[in-house]
Amino acid sequence: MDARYKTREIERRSLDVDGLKRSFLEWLVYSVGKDARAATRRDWFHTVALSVRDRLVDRWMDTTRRYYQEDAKRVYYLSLEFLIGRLLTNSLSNLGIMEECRQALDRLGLSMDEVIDAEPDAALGNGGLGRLAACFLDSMATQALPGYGYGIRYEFGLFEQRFEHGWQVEYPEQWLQFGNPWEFPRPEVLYPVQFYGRVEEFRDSVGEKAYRWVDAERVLAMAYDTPVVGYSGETINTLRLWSARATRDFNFGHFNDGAYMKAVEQKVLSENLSRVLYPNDATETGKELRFKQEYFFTSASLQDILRRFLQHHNNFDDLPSKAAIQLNDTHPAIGIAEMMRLLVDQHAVRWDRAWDITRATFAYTNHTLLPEALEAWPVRMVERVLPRHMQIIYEINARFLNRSKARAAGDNARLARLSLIDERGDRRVRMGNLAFLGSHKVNGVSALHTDLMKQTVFADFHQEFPDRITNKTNGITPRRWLKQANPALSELITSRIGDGWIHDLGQLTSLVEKADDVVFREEFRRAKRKNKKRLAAYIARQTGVEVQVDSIFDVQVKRMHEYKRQLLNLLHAVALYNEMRDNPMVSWVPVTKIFAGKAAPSYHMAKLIIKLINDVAKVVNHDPAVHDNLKIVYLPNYNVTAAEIIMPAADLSEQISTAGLEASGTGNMKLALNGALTIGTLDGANVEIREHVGSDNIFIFGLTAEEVADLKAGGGFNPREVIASNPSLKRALDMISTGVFSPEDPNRYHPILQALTDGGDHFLVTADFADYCRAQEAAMELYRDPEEWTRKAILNTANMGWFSSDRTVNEYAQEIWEVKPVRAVDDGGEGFR
Ligand SMILES: [N-]=[N+]=N[C@]1([C@H](N)O)O[C@H](CO)[C@@H](O)[C@H](O)[C@H]1O
Repeated sequence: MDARYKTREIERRSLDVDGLKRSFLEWLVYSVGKDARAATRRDWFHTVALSVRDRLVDRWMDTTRRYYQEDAKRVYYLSLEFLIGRLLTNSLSNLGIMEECRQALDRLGLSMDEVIDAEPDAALGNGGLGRLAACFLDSMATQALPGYGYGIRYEFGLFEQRFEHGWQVEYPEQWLQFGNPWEFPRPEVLYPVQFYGRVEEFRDSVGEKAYRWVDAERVLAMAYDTPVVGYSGETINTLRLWSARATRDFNFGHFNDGAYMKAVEQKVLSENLSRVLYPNDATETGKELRFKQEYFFTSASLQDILRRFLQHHNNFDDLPSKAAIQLNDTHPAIGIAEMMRLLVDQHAVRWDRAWDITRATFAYTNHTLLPEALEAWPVRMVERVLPRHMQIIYEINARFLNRSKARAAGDNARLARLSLIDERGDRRVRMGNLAFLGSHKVNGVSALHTDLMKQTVFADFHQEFPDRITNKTNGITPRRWLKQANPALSELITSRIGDGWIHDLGQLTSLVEKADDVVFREEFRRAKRKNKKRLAAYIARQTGVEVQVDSIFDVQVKRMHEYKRQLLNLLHAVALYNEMRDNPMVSWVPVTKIFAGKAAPSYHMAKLIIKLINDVAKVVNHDPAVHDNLKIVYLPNYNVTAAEIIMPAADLSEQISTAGLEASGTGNMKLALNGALTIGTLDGANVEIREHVGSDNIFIFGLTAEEVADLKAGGGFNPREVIASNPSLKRALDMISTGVFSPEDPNRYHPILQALTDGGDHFLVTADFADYCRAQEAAMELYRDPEEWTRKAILNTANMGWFSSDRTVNEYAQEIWEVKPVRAVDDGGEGFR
């Protein structure tokens, strides 16, 4: 370390209470510009965040320097979504100064919880895919892997959800309104990104055909860097988010002509590229602006990656050994064509060599098999927006189909399926096929999902490239989802097995024997109860509904989507409601059904199901006949911070998707890790959760993925027959269809009933209803025996270690990225805590 900087550093890096307190006051006065008496909670949040930043910047620089010194191979995680949530608690906890900060604020007469609550969520994602990316960043830093995240710095994140008369209403989410203390603007890191224009062919210096992209419109991508603090703070990686800038902020010509709006038009249009996150989860938008967003961040990221590589290398054959680029779904798949353009057009690399380099550098993760989620952009639009890329895609396709012709042996249908171009209707570019072809490894996100990928969407490609598909079952970071979200349980665990579990979650298996320890069970219950009290208070604040802490907290929190079958859960609630009213003398297990999750604004069926849940809740929650034994609540604006309150408090975790449709799920892992028992289908990662926690400690029901496929293939399924043969289901549906829950609009739910009957019940809600009720009854019955329930809950927590995202990223690192940790040399001094 350069001695000139030593003194200033020591001053700033004090991690003790006094140093922190001094730092808070300094930042408040000199940066926030407020007197302590006048400061708002938000001012204090900015002050604390800036003070924490001081204590990580030098390690951040150490980390980056280390990577350069070691010329380390880096991982670049390209994702259109990073669902980060808040960063204050995470940074303090990973730096190990949570307590010191609490004391420092205490001495200033401030509540740490209030300061933490002043931070807005960075809601730069829709759901599982975006949160997975954030968990991976935490794990790569904690595992000292040189991992960079690349994405978009949306001005508006995922919308804020409010309920008006039980209907979802969306409001803009302005997370940057008061500034973001965690980001470092990098105005010098600026890349041009082109759109439209045309391609000119010419002969290069050796007379070879070459192409240049001309008359294109340009926008600039400017970088904003956010430090990613690994646990213990040894490694601090970088998340680089791009913001769109106009090449010219102001057109004086238009201004002088009095065309004032036109003068700034280009600026506004350019900046639209990073204006807002598209709010669709597992469904594609098909919008041109979305396609341009995908190219915008991908091009800027690849230009930045090549710039960093060329700083120390001049032979592109070395790129695959110095950079591993992971495509988080097909959203950055245009990157395959972009890398070819950069290598061939800008760096004159021969096609075949460029293709080998590209394929060896890229890998692709598929996150869903839902047909409506597989991106396929109209050829006409791609040709217009990215004319050179369309040429390159045609070239890639031609060479591939020539290669596959022999194997296809005249099977043109197969060649048509393999083609990057879907020739049916308005011709489309299949981004999944492009991503598959341009990658050396392709992975699914759970064992079942990966198998289904080989049997369905990528069956032909799997035959062409039998070694390319591999499984990487998702994971979650135990730092945010246990240590930070559930301090009560964390402290109990650490009191028994030490704190090694925080970065080695497998150590939780030492708790297995504790399941038979009555004292430990009591303490485990006490921790759960503390979390349930906190959630009950949160529910009262958010919805006005008072829930019983002793009731079973039956939780379904995830994006609203028909395949996730919140409707099945709701129909069970109505059936239970009827049973309770029919049998008032029975000593019922009190149940609190907790729903939360946003619907994509244009997904009308999902929004109708939200309204139905709220309508049913209104009736049930005010019906004295059930004596408060059943409460239904729908928490508004589900996000990362809400999840951190809900996950530790759940007793029962609803993972009830139609088997074969939920690629993995990650909420299922967070809930089980925090001691909830899962009720679910054999879908996604539920299958592996059962393998790890034991089939006695989970409630499985319903058709398997194979049975679903057979039922659909057989075509004999008739939901009306199923309904007619199940009185409690029929009664529940009749109540909904006759307006019992919507007297002011009895036909309101006709579309739902229609979909379940004449619509063929695509998601098999009626088919699984009876078995689901059986599983629910088994759960309720077990809940009557707190000792046995707690024993199973402990066995869930104890056996969830494998679902740490540390395990997942290490598997990627070994098998896909081929990168090694680059650890700091502990200088024994104040290198790191
Ligand atoms: N898009 N997408 N896919 C999902 C989620 N909706 O974000 O990715 C998640 C992360 O891989 C999966 O857990 C989940 O099953 C899958 O549906």
